[in-house]
Amino acid sequence: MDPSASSSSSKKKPVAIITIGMAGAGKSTFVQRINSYLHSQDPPAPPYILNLDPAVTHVPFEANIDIRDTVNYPEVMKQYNLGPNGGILTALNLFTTKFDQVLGLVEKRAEEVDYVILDTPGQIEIFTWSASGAIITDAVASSLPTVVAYIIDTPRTTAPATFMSNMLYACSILYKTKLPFILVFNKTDVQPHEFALEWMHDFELFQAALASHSGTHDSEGEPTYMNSLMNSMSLVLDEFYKHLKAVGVSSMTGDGIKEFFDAVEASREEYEKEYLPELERARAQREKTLQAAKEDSMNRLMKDLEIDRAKNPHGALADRWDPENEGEDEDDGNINIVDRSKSLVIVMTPTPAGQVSSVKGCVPSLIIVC
Ligand SMILES: Nc1nc2c(ncn2[C@@H]2O[C@H](COP(=O)(O)OP(=O)(O)OP(=O)(O)O)[C@@H](O)[C@H]2O)c(=O)[nH]1
Repeated sequence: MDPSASSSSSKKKPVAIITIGMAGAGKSTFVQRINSYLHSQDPPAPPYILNLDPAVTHVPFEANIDIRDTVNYPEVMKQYNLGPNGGILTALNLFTTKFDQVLGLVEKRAEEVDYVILDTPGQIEIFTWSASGAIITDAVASSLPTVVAYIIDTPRTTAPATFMSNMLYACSILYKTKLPFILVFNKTDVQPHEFALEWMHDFELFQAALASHSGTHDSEGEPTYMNSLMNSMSLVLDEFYKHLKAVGVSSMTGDGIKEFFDAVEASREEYEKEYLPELERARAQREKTLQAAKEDSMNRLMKDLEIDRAKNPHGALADRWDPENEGEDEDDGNINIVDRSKSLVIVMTPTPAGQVSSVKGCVPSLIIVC
């Protein structure tokens, strides 16, 4: 399907594409490729792009929102005494505390764009166990139809063990986010991806590849522990593969990008049919629980007040709301994230080491006028 087709009078919501993948899999190159594909449509459909990698030195596309404008990554490493990986994770955690502002900006542009694309750091653990990954995916998915594009370095996945390890990561992200999921076998100009599709559709083929791979049998010809483990895992993953769409692309040549967008459109339907009703059910349940908790604490408060007033009628007279004092205590030390193309960007850096436990420990340290 032509991606620009969605720019009709009854404008559909844009689809958010969250690219996730191991370091070097080609996420940024892929984002640039889909960006240029969308620009080349008739009429051009430029996407809204977010760069969430604080450590990247060069991005091949022009990001509308760039985490590097907000969080000073080298400073975070220094202040928290962290290495590169911990620094990226902490920088993203800091940024996540302002993600409501990011979403506000994205929502403002929702009428004008068909796609919102997120490029993420190669630290895949962000999406398997860190809080910020879950906050980002949940926040985006509660506002827009969302799909995860899991980018795989195909030439580096030809060994059955590496393939399996990559699939396990993908599996844990799928079950954590529960979002429509596309496996994007990248770099097909170097290594076609058909072998991977065969392994996914027929686990016996995968087991045969595993058996013929060196190092899978011990000196007595018995399968090694790893071999047996992977054999069993391939049966488990068989179920997981049924929930996936897989496409082969070359971010270098542009091959397969149209098929990728076909998969994105199919994922939009999946989001609307499966994810959205589940999200609304969870929201309604949360609302109900919250309301019940509020009523319960209000009842208890009223009871306590009645007892207090009965015991201390003089104190009760002084217990009155004074409109004159309203708003005096408000602490509005806001740090704003803004669209790069619009005006002002404020950079957050932590206050001296040891004093920071949340974003309140951050102070605006640099103002850039774009
Ligand atoms: N041949 C070929 N090379 C590619 C392709 N896509 C990306 N590359 C190369 O793979 C390398 C890594 O690409 P990046 O886009 O930086 O990968 P990344 O996943 O964003 O990396 P991190 O930011 O470290 O997570 C670069 O040298 C790219 O030129 C492709 O489709 N074909």
